Amino acid sequence: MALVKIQTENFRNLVPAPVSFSPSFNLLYGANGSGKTSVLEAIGYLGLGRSFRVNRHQAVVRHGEQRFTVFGGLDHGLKEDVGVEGAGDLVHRLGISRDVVQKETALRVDGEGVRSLSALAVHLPVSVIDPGVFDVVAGGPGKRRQFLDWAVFHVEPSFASTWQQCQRVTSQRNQTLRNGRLDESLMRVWDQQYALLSERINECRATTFARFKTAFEALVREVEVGWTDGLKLEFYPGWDTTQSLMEVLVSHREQERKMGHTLYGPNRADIRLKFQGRPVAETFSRGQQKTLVILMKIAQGMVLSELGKQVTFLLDDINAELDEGHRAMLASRLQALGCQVFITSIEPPLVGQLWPNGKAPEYRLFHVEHGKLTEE
Ligand SMILES: Nc1ncnc2c1ncn2[C@@H]1O[C@H](COP(=O)(O)OP(=O)(O)OP(=O)(O)O)[C@@H](O)[C@H]1O
Repeated sequence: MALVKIQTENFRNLVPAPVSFSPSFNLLYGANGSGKTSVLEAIGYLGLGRSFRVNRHQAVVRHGEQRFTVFGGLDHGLKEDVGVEGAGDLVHRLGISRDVVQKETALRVDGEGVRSLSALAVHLPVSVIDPGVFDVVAGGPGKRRQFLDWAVFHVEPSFASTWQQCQRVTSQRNQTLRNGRLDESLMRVWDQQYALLSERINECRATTFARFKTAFEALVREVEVGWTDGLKLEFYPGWDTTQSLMEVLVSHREQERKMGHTLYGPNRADIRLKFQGRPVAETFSRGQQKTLVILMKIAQGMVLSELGKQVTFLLDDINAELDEGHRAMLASRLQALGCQVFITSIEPPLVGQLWPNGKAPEYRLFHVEHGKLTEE
């Protein structure tokens, strides 16, 4: 499926404009501060339920307003089995609205209110490539967990609810750990529930990671970047799995009690990236790290595409981060995968640079000015 319509109210500087997006490539250009990133950010809200550039909803509501809304319309996208008649019909309507004073979020799918964010996000797998994405390699484990869990969420339907249950149990377990006199029998109850949910999360992550790794290795063989020999990607579940998590928890009781929170389990998981035995973040040049992240993102797209899901990629400001060759590689791979893609640039995009082989896909070009999107 692809996002073909969007409507916003009180979202940053965006001005409502009736445009239709392509299920393939959308090229947005406009001066600094015109609103390009805000358009991508609004799209991101429908697929992620949050901004990909700031942590607080308050930042995106138009200055002086209390509530913002984003509506999106999805059609069948590039699915081959949909004839011309089917294409163009909206198959899902998504909406997210946030009152930043009352701190209330309202979510809608096809006109019905839904409670969980996953009910909204499941329809629009949105993957962002912006200057912040390089933290997947350079940043801490949390960035890599977020990277992996995005795919796990779209691959394993049970993941989101298991994750939520596990977070609740973790918080209760932490409270018990912080109690002055530790109630060992109560701890055992939390341990059991926590270990059970953690093992389930681990299974979902390990299965998705295996798919991802296969896709990544196939991709690396094709693109033939010189430095991938000796590169190792390994999933670390968050505890030493030569023991059961239950055993690990019991044997580290004193350590966890001193720290006052859970130290082992899925909240400590990571994707370990090593080159010739050393962490990539310490070994690779900045350029190599960027290429690695781009390849990892494409590999994720491959995993979802194998499952028949069309990913919507948001490429913000990639001209500043990637050279011409990498941009062209990214564009042609995403085209081959049948992804929907939004690309921003300050200058009118040079289509011939993105597809130097002359095989540009169907695309739509938009100019952004003072928050208004106009198709050219
Ligand atoms: N909450 C808000 N309310 C109103 N306007 C806002 C709000 N937040 C940001 N703006 C303004 O919206 C404009 C759009 O910003 P945005 O980051 O989307 O621009 P951009 O086209 O991506 O710019 P650049 O090319 O510099 O990255 C900016 O001029 C900014 O000052």
